[in-house]
Amino acid sequence: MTKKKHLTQRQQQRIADNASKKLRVGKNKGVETVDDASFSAAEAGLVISRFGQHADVEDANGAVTRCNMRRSVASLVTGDKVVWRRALRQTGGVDGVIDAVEERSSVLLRPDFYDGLKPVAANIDLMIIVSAILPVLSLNIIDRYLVAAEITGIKPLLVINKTDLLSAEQKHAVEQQLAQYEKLGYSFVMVSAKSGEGMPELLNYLHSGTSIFVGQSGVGKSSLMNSLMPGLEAQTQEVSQNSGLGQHTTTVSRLYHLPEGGDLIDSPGIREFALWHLTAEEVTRGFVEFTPWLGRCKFRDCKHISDPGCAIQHAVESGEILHERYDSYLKILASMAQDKPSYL
Ligand SMILES: Nc1nc2c(ncn2[C@@H]2O[C@H](COP(=O)(O)OP(=O)(O)OP(=O)(O)O)[C@@H](O)[C@H]2O)c(=O)[nH]1
Ligand SMILES: [Zn+2]
Repeated sequence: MTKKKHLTQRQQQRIADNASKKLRVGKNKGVETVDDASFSAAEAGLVISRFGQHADVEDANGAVTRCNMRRSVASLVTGDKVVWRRALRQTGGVDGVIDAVEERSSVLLRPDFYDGLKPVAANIDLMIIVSAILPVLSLNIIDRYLVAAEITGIKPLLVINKTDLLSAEQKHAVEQQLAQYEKLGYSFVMVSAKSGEGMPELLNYLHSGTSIFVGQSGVGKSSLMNSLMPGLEAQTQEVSQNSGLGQHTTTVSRLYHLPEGGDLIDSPGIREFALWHLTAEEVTRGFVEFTPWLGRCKFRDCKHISDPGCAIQHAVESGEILHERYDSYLKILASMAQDKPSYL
């Protein structure tokens, strides 16, 4: 198994400090009794997967231990960096306890019917936005994910899958459309999970950091991941068998190490992740090319829709902002106004 990243000493100290702080709070409130004698010294770990009240934590050597969580750990997801301890005696298949979670560099949230917004994965460096061209390439959906990437601070990469289904002319037309995104600073890769075309180029983006595949159902996310990690399906099955949690495991997020380096989070629920929880102001910020014009509208509360003296609309008219992107912006705002997930 590939070696995982280590926390720096300073990071470890910080989380250990937070952990003891949190434990003290817990004690004072009488929330839980901390039985330190039952556990080894605190160490840094990486959450590979979370199942209900349990999580699988990987240590610095790549070994995975199933842990309970202190009640003071309010939120824990795949990709979280934690401070944990090994149990000195095994109890019911659980071999450790998670004391504290390090501050996240990024987090992906999804709307949950019962819980409102729910984090699903943390510390992601690259959001791989997968689209397929047939029947049509939806630039509007790409724009929605790009807004999400901008707002979460995760670098996006546009991946167009199923190039094997395209004629040379069709491919060229798509490349021209995507060249517009390149001008905005977004890279793209054309691939085929089926023929293998473009896969080495895609792999180059995955070598460092943690990546996640997002995109609508059927665009080929699973096919791409399986082609990058031939053992993925087998590993997924292994998890279901070991955990004994039945059907739940199939919807659980999980972190994998790529053979060539870099980590991949597979999160089946992530395609539902949408923009409906964003404010109009955040959507505006999510369109990077609007930035130079913001603050230049006649009215301070300009919605950039049909307001007079709007600098954004002016930039669209003069060709400095693409019509297509502005239309996408309007569409996203309109779908949000209906108070429903924008992917519906
Ligand atoms: N022709 C062609 N078909 C592909 C390619 N990649 C995936 N497919 C097919 O597209 C369909 C959907 O692929 P999946 O990998 O299941 O798509 P997904 O994005 O994971 O879908 P969900 O699991 O529903 O989110 C399957 O029938 C695949 O065989 C490709 O590069 N070329
Ligand atoms: Zn405006």
